[in-house]
Amino acid sequence: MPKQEPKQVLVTGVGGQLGHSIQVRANQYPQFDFVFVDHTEFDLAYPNAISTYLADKAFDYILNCAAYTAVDKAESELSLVDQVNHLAVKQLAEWAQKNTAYLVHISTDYVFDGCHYQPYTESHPTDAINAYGLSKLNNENAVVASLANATVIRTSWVYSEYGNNFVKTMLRLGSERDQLNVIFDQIGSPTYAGDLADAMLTLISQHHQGIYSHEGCEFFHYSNEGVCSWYDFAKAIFELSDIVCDAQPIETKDYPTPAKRPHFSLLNKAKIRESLHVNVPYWKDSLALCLANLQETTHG
Ligand SMILES: NC(=O)C1=CN([C@@H]2O[C@H](COP(=O)(O)OP(=O)(O)OC[C@H]3O[C@@H](n4cnc5c(N)ncnc54)[C@H](OP(=O)(O)O)[C@@H]3O)[C@@H](O)[C@H]2O)C=CC1
Ligand SMILES: Cc1cn([C@H]2C[C@H](O)[C@@H](COP(=O)(O)OP(=O)(O)O[C@H]3O[C@@H](C)C(=O)[C@@H](O)[C@H]3O)O2)c(=O)[nH]c1=O
Ligand SMILES: [Mg+2]
Repeated sequence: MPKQEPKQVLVTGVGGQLGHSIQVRANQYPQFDFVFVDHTEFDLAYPNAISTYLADKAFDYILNCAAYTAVDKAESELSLVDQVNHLAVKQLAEWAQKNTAYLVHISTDYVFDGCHYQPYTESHPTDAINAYGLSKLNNENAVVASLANATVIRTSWVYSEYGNNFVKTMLRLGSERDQLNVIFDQIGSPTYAGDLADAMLTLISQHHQGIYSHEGCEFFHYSNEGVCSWYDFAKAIFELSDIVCDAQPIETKDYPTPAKRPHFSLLNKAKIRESLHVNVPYWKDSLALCLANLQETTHG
């Protein structure tokens, strides 16, 4: 049998947590030729820049990891958020549909209102809780409407060794302060970006092999396994890093922010586990791994 040419994969947002986590794993996938683009090479704020960039390209897969993720700032930058998180994704999905490329797009727990009491399944009715969540909900709908062959993976509380995230904020604040107030009445599951990157790469590998296929757009939920509040998460970060900082549990009403956050954002991962047999590690195991990697880069 003739050797197949590697499939071309565009990965946006390589400067961010997820994009970078995919980049560090890319050499494990020789069946793919990856093109990684950051904000400067591929600016989702400019529709013309997107179409100019894509005009002469022949990607087989697009992993869209770029997004406007500043949740509080989003409340006052509505048109930029809509452009980057919604209209640009619509454009990518329409390009994918026209060029028979497969799109993998990432959405969020913030498309739900957080008032449910059982882990959200993919078919649960959406009701975005804030401006960022609404822009992600609009992009989900745009991906579906484009009729592109696509997967939307909703995830939550993403952290990694790279970029900005709750873990790195806690490591910094925990070393500066003796005491820190952290919300305990918002519960969900953290997601190590490395685990999500593995799941996405597994998905496109299985698609490439013909093991996984479907019509139109399919939704999945992916986060780490188990459940915690932000307070529990902070406590675990301090314990696993030997940081002496007294975390105090506080209620949402005592931590006012421009954007509303959900009280409950647990995602049910049964569908992705059963469809793709992906690994869904327990949140504390992945946290320990990420903290060890961070230690190694700081001291190694
Ligand atoms: N972080 C989280 O907790 C969660 C994230 N998600 C989703 O997961 C995906 C990955 O998130 P994550 O890696 O954490 O996000 P990051 O904020 O770490 O990375 C986002 C990337 O998008 C880039 N970006 C922002 N604006 C533009 C733009 N106008 N044009 C091109 N690139 C741009 C950023 O570049 P620069 O830094 O230069 O601005 C950054 O590299 C996103 O879709 C996000 O919405 C879902 C749930 C939770
Ligand atoms: C820094 C800090 C935060 N908090 C609270 C505020 C908030 O409710 C929670 C987490 O803070 P963050 O700023 O990380 O929250 P936020 O940026 O809203 O995190 C979200 O980002 C987007 C992109 C998503 O898609 C979501 O899944 C989620 O991860 O912790 C404290 O209680 N004490 C503190 O000292
Ligand atoms: Mg944030």
